[in-house]
Amino acid sequence: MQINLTGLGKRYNYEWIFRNLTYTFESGTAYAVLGHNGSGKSTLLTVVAGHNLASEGELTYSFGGKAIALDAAYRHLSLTAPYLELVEEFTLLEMLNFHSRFKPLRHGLSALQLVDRMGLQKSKHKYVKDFSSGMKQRLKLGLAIYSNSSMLLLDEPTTNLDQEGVAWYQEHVSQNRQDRLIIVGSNIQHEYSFCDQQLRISDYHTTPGK
Ligand SMILES: Nc1ncnc2c1ncn2[C@@H]1O[C@H](COP(=O)(O)OP(=O)(O)OP(=O)(O)O)[C@@H](O)[C@H]1O
Repeated sequence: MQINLTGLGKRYNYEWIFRNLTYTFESGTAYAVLGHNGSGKSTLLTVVAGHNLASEGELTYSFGGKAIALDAAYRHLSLTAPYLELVEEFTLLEMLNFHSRFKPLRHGLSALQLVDRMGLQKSKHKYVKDFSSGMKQRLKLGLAIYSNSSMLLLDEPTTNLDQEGVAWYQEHVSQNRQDRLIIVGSNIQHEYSFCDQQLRISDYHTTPGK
């Protein structure tokens, strides 16, 4: 998987969030998108995911040397972010079965095996709406990390996680990073310490340092 950004820019109304971003993301590498609150990390991740249109420049994806249409890229990616909602009316097992109908799990994992990996065995019949915020975050991460996708986009991945949850995230993302393209949007060291490359979003602000 390769993603090429050429002169990419995004603005909301009259405000440019980033501009002139030329960069290549490649499989087998983990990237950290760094910047202060409001600097544009989430915006860049949603543009890269194809959920948000760029205002200028070009974004292209390729897989095994073949171009992928922008509207087909979602099949190859998993995204987790604080603003994405789970289906609260499902129990945990129902949620996993529902999700895996659209996005199969890695290595042929079953829903029950994923429950085990997430350490949520006691809650498999509990409604998602009754999960604590940390349990919901672990579920979102489990779905993203263990989906069979070659591109993993993690926006603020340890939001609401305690120390044990952070250790769980670090262990599972490390075990499942091989051959994948990973992009972490963060300003917390323990979320992106495993990353090979860093991209500072402020380098692409129109007013330097903003
Ligand atoms: N839908 C939108 N319409 C208008 N402005 C927006 C929209 N979404 C984000 N913004 C603005 O874009 C800028 C970048 O926001 P973004 O959420 O990408 O930053 P961030 O670096 O992810 O911040 P944080 O660390 O707080 O999550 C902010 O000024 C924000 O107000």
